[in-house]
Parts: sequence; structure tokens; C-alpha cells
Amino acid sequence: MQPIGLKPAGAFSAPEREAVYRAIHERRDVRGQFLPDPIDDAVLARLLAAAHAAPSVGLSQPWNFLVIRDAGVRGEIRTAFERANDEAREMFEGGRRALYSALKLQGISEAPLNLCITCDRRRGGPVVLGRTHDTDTDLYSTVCAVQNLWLAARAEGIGVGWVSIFRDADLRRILGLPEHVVPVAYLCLGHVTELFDAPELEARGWATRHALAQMTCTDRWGGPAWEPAAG
Ligand SMILES: Cc1cc2c(cc1C)N(C[C@H](O)[C@H](O)[C@H](O)COP(=O)(O)O)c1[nH]c(=O)[nH]c(=O)c1N2
Repeated sequence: MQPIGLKPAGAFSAPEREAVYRAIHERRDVRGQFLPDPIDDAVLARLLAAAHAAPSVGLSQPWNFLVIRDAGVRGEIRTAFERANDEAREMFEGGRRALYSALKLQGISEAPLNLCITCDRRRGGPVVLGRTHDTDTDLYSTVCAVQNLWLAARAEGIGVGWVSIFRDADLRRILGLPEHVVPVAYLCLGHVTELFDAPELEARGWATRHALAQMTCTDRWGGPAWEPAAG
């Protein structure tokens, strides 16, 4: 066996920790505040490298990154969004429908760059370590890549908006995806100078964030609430 390299794994310094948590807590889904300035290739390379550093089941790295700049392709994607969004609107009733209609849910044309992160369901062959009993773990791995990119983008001053209001067949046709490749995340990217200080859907009265205490319990589903230590 080859010797395995190890390096020290102590806690980060306080400013480093602060920066990591800042990226996590200040990351926002961006729909409408994109500046038209192009994203530098070096910045894009860092974002893709961050995505590509994500954990993946059996180290299968099932993702691919489709960098979409072409205005024609983005126009088709925008049309596909409008079609699905018309259907989505009808799924809500009354006041919710009116509120939904007022929400801006994508920045496909405004953002200077679109990126589709896909999952190749054949990557790693028919039997992948860790995927033997949960075949969706390749999709989960791909979502880890999305989140890495989203956090790195916050640190770079790049806004990212995830758009999922599409018919799967439309995305596949427009992007020419083979059947074994799943479009996991369609993202709009661009420089931003301002971000909402809370989720925009909360600011616009669509939904509220749950308290962490409501989401945590001990030992079993519905068990006693887990209380964070003071300080
Ligand atoms: C899988 C998935 C899919 C979507 C989203 C997110 C995720 C994780 N979000 C963004 C979502 O609305 C947003 O993350 C939450 O409202 C929380 O806000 P912040 O991300 O904290 O700003 C999103 N937003 C939007 O405007 N249109 C969309 O189609 C989607 N789709």
C-alpha cells in the first residue's frame, strides 16, 4: 500500500472560522440583482474547482458542469421556464396564487452566466462503493457540489440563483442531455453588490424560517428537543 499523506486538522483561526460561517449565513438565492459584468474566467475556475472538491459517493464524482453563455440557448431556457411557471402558478389557490405571480423566480437572461450542474447516473460503473443500497446517493453528491459552488460564490461576491421550474424534458432537449444524465441544478450567476439579509421568500411573505430548536431532537424521531449549549 502507498503511504497515506496526512496533515494537521486543528480548528481554523477565529477569523478563518468567521469567514466560513459568514459565507454560510450570508449566502442567498439571487434572482434579480445581477450586474451585467462578465464573470472573470479565473473566478469561474475557482468556483468550479470548489464544486469539484465536493464529497461524492465512492469518490464517483458524478457531476458535469455545463457553462452556458449563448444568448440563444438562454432564450430557449427562459421560454421553458415561462411555460413551467405558467403551470406552477395554477397549482396555488387564491391569495397564494397572486403572491406567487408577483415573485421573481429566475434571472436567466439578466445573469451573465448560466450553469447547469448535471449528474451522470452511470459514473463509476454499475456498482459504486456506498451506492449499493441507496442509488440516489449520486444525486446527493451532485447537490454537495452545488452547495460548495454556492458558498464559494458568496466569498467571491458572485450571486447564484437556482432555478428548478422547468419540465425535465424541456431542459434535456435544449441542453442535449443524454438519458443517463440528470440536470440537477440550473444556476444563474453574476456579480452582485447587494443581497437580501434574509431569504427573499421570507422578506416577501411567502414562507418563514423555522427555528433550529424546532428541527432538532434527540435519539429518535420526535424525541426530546436537543438544546444547544449556552454561549
Ligand atoms: C433545490 C432547490 C430549488 C430551488 C431553490 C433552492 C433549492 C435548494 N430556489 C431557492 C430557494 O427559494 C431559496 O434557497 C430559499 O428560499 C432560501 O433562501 P436563501 O437561499 O437562503 O436566500 C429557487 N428559487 C427560485 O427563485 N426559483 C426556483 O426555481 C428555485 N428552486
